Amino acid sequence: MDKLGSNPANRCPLTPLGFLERTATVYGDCPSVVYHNTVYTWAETQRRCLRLASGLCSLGISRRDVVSVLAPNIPAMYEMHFGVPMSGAVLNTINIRLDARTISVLLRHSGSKLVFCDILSLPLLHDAISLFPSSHNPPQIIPIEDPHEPNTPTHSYSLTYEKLLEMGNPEFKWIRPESEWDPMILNYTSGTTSAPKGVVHCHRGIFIVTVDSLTDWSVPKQSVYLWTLPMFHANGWSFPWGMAVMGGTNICLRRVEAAAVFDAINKHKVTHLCGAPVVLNMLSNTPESVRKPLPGPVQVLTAGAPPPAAVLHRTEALGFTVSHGYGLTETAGLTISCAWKGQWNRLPASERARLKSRQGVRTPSMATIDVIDGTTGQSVKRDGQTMGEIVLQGGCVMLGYLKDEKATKAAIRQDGWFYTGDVGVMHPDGYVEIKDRSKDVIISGGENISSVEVESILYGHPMVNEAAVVARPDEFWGETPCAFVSLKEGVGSSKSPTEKDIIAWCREKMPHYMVPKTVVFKAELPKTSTGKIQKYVLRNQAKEMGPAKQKSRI
Ligand SMILES: Nc1ncnc2c1ncn2[C@@H]1O[C@H](COP(=O)(O)OP(=O)(O)OP(=O)(O)O)[C@@H](O)[C@H]1O
Repeated sequence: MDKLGSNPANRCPLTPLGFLERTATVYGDCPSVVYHNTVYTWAETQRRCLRLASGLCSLGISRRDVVSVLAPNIPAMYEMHFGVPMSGAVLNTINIRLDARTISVLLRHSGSKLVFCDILSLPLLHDAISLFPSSHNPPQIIPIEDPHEPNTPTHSYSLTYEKLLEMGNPEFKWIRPESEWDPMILNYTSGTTSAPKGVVHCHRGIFIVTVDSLTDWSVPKQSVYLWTLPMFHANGWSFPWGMAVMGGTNICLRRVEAAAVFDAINKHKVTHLCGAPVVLNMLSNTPESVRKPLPGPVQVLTAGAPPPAAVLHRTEALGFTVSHGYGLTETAGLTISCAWKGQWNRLPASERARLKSRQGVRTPSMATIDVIDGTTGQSVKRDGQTMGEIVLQGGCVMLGYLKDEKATKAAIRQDGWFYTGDVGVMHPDGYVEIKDRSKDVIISGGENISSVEVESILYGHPMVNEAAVVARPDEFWGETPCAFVSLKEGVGSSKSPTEKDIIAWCREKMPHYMVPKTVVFKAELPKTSTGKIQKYVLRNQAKEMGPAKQKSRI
């Protein structure tokens, strides 16, 4: 036994890039990517990705160079997930909703050599590049034209994405990683709590998270997958590679709007889609006149922010089957998921939604997860109440933050854990539930209040569209919960709930120390470019209101 181990036949680096070749063999004549009336087959997608890799090499791109892409969910964006790393380069997807200043910072920080840019984002990219200091060489720009978009801006670039593909060789021998630890992906975090950080993942990590996510969500072969989650957000939680494994069909959508989503589900008989809770909220609040009945079972995977039980309940009431997972850019996709048990289906709908809003247990390939006390480093009690930090260990944890050793050391510590910065509890049945991000916990009179818990009660109010709860300074309690609320469309001013009504709703349903002492109504809550509510903006607004006075005593 002692002499057995790795050998030349089993030592091949794990990489998701090989999925494409296999799928082109099995499903070569089946649809791979659909966008309006453009339909590619898996054989065509493989050739297009090889042409892209070969074209990049002919432009001088080599191993470990960073190649960026600024594009929505269009076919080229899908192809980048294979074609760019097949040239040996590291793929860096950039969020198209960022502002020019942030894009400029990310491009300079990543040292990007080349940027593929959707034709509609070209003016934004030009603004970003104009902010480069003269000492910094700008990356080469290659526009991606879109024949399906009317009124696109004109440009003077002679080399476009399609021309590069024409130049490329469809028989190209793609550049395999020398080691499975070779970098493959550079993703920036959403910037919800601080400036975005550059997360680097290797081929091995992406392989693991892809196979893990397919298994955990039980995705069958030849599923029809609607792209409602941006591929620029943590590579669409690994499903660009996942759909290739299963020979699925990728339905691309440039804009995620309720009518377009319901139309696409019907037209293409969609079976699967992913989205942050904000997308579920949009679907479940769509007026009946716009909604269409589902043509068959549709599986929805939600993650990225805590899904309030009321939103899960409303989405399932439309016929969707919702699964809930948790992950971070740092883990390349989902690492915790609310594994569902058959016997729970017999419970009342509201109880099912409450159980489903828990984040859950580790996905199969994660080594271990825990909730630990920040000072002792010991596991917290499994009582569903004692809060601690969620920590993880597993093969898809990032290599580290690009050019940021200090932040890498703070996140990946000597004790072997990756520290998520999320505060949660461990329930007696071994399921984890997030209570807050550590920066969002409200400390009132020495009690920790989970803003997520208060928000989930607010979402249950029939007239509340969105809710976020933050700390407001308080002369007596130190901090008290301050709720920012937007109301559903069509709620007339006569019917609109008042601050008093909202407070009364909360007082019926939660301990009084958790009840918001201030309620602010807003037409819309501020969001990050990935659709997460920007609590730090609201926290600043609550701070500017000044300390709540004596009346805030309970
Ligand atoms: N199912 C979920 N329930 C609750 N929160 C979730 C869930 N899934 C993800 N999250 C939150 O999203 C975070 C990961 O988000 P992401 O990697 O997009 O960047 P970010 O943390 O929002 O940005 P930044 O680190 O720059 O502030 C997690 O740490 C967690 O707070």
